[in-house]
Amino acid sequence: MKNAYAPYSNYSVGAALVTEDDTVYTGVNIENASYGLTNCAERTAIFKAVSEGHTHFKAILIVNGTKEMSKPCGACRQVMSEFMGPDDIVYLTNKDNLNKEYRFTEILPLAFSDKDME
Ligand SMILES: O=c1ccn([C@H]2C[C@H](O)[C@@H](CO)O2)c(=O)[nH]1
Ligand SMILES: [Zn+2]
Repeated sequence: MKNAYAPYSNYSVGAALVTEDDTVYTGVNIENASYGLTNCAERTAIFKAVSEGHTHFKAILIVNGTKEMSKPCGACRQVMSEFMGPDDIVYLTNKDNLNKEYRFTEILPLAFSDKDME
């Protein structure tokens, strides 16, 4: 989270995921003067992992520097659904390490997937 590049929102986010073979990848949010090009911390971690050959994650943790629990945006939930199963774990935390634990399907019920196109 200390490496977040968030000069526009001043809202720093960090993410850490664990792959099936217990490799950890971290990510931070990376903002842009053209706001829509911002990449969230979760997607940074996911894209780092996928680009190194990992496409199944058993858990992801998201942390931010406020007292409010982190909540991944809709775009990140959809990207997570590509690489996480319904029972994989999502830890949502805050600056005080409040740790709320969810199954993936709880944070994205009715996810659209490749199965919908068969
Ligand atoms: O779960 C979240 C929510 C927001 N952000 C980032 C995007 C942007 O840089 C800033 C404000 O939306 O926080 C994340 O990285 N992850
Ligand atoms: Zn997001």
